[in-house]
Amino acid sequence: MAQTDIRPRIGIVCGSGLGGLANLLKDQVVFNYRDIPNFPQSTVHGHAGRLVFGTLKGRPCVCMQGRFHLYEGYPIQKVSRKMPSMLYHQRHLILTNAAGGLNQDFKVGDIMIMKDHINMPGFAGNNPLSGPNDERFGTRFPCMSDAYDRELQQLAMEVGQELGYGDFLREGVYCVLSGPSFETIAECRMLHRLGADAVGMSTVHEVIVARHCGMRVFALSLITNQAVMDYDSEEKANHEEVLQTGKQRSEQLERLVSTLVTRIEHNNIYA
Ligand SMILES: O=P(O)(O)O[C@H]1O[C@H](CO)[C@@H](O)[C@H]1O
Ligand SMILES: Nc1nc2[nH]cnc2c(=O)[nH]1
Repeated sequence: MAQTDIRPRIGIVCGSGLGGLANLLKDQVVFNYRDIPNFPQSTVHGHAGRLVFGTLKGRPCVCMQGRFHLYEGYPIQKVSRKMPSMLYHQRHLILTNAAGGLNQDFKVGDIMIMKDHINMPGFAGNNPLSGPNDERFGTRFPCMSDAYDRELQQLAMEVGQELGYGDFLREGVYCVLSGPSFETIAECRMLHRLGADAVGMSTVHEVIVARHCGMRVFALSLITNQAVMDYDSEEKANHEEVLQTGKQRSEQLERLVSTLVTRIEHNNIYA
């Protein structure tokens, strides 16, 4: 923080292939993760591994261009709690991810506003808040029924409609698995029956830690591929398709997030 005058009010985490958001920031001050002491490294293609301070349409922000995933071998606490402490000093956290579509009404390229999540690793005792609780950050037993800020969801829906994104803007439930293998057909069918609209390998741990600290959270999933639900299908999930869809939708996703950032301030929901 000593190396930049920017005091961000909004933190942004970029999903796979969605790092272009960070490039929108003006007056950038950039730190490579490899230059930050004791910081994990990004090992996944599509995650640059840079912490970018700057202004987005005049609003001071800090952007993680690259996140950490459980399958990279980091302990769950490192995946989420090691997110830079400055991110957690922000009032708002905006997260993006790439996800497979389970909801049969979703198409590749749809943008899903996350209204809730299913924390599958959590069912097996893998929760980022496991271990001693630091009361300076938050309570031992944080509530998660209000994890995704409803006011921000409503605002994003309005912004999306104004931008003409109504045809591909959705809302739904994201389910996190640990990865790195993609799902079997039976797993996709099960997750869909359990109420998940999209499946991925990230975001939820960051949300849990952010809510523990009392941040207001907004998250978007880009549906980069259709989860395979049918034994007759020839489709195979792969990371190249994920990155390719990210490229195709990046412009709209970036416009949605940057407009949302200006409206957060305009609508005075900084409080
Ligand atoms: O969730 P993000 O980081 O966007 O990445 C998603 O895309 C990768 C798989 O293609 C996995 O890492 C999955 O979690
Ligand atoms: N688990 C999982 N993560 C993804 N990230 C992007 N697409 C997918 C997917 O189909 N499954």
